[in-house]
Amino acid sequence: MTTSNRILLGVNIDHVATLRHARGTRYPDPVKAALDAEEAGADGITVHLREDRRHIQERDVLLLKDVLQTRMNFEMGVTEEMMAFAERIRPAHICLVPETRQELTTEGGLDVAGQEARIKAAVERLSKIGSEVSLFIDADERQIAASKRVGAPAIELHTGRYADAETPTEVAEELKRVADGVAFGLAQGLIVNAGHGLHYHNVEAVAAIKGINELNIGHALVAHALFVGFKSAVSEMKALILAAAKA
Ligand SMILES: CC(=O)[C@@H](O)[C@H](O)COP(=O)(O)O
Ligand SMILES: NCC(=O)COP(=O)(O)O
Repeated sequence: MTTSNRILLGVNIDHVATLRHARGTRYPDPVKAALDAEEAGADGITVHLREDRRHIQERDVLLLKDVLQTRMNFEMGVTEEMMAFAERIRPAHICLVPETRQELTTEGGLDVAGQEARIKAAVERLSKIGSEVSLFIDADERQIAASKRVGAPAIELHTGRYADAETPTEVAEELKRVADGVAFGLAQGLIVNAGHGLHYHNVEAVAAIKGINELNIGHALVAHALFVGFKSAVSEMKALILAAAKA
């Protein structure tokens, strides 16, 4: 996710695996989705190997490591099990995320400021394998400044609050929070990515924020793919974000 002069689309394929997991079948295969996404213009593939293995499995990550033409963004909790697995697969990018067993999805950002020593040690260890480490955090100056202090080159701002905002006022407030976070992160010299809960009707305003390097999008793509196919879902999203970023 090294800074580019155009906005990048990272396609998260977790929820292809959610559908597979619902029936314990071999299909749909997230690896096939990743290859289709790449053909349709994805700049990278994001997978979150959760501790409870509710969607992506080790097998998916190992196969992806061999077949991806772009690059893998491996999302993981800060646990010894995941650190050891990451050291084995050496993904191009690693995003450290908070994880709790019972959550429906990743509900907030990683509390970097509250556990600087632990996150710094993880960033140092994972940087040694050549991965670019990013921290999935709320758009909050305290967390962004802490991310810089622990030595992460990149952050991903959690856009869930923006996506969940209901009134126009709330939407505007949350969008401003994200835009301010992007500006603050860039001023700190960080690569700034964003994602979570973005879909075809809310993505443009985020893509239009100057300086965002990459948007990671998954759930909405998989949902739209049911109706138009995975390649079309990805290419439609890519066209939307490129147009919004240029405007
Ligand atoms: C960290 C993040 O935002 C994504 O990994 C997302 O969380 C994937 O979906 P689930 O949270 O539903 O596993
Ligand atoms: N890090 C966010 C991500 O990968 C995608 O989140 P979502 O679009 O599935 O909500």
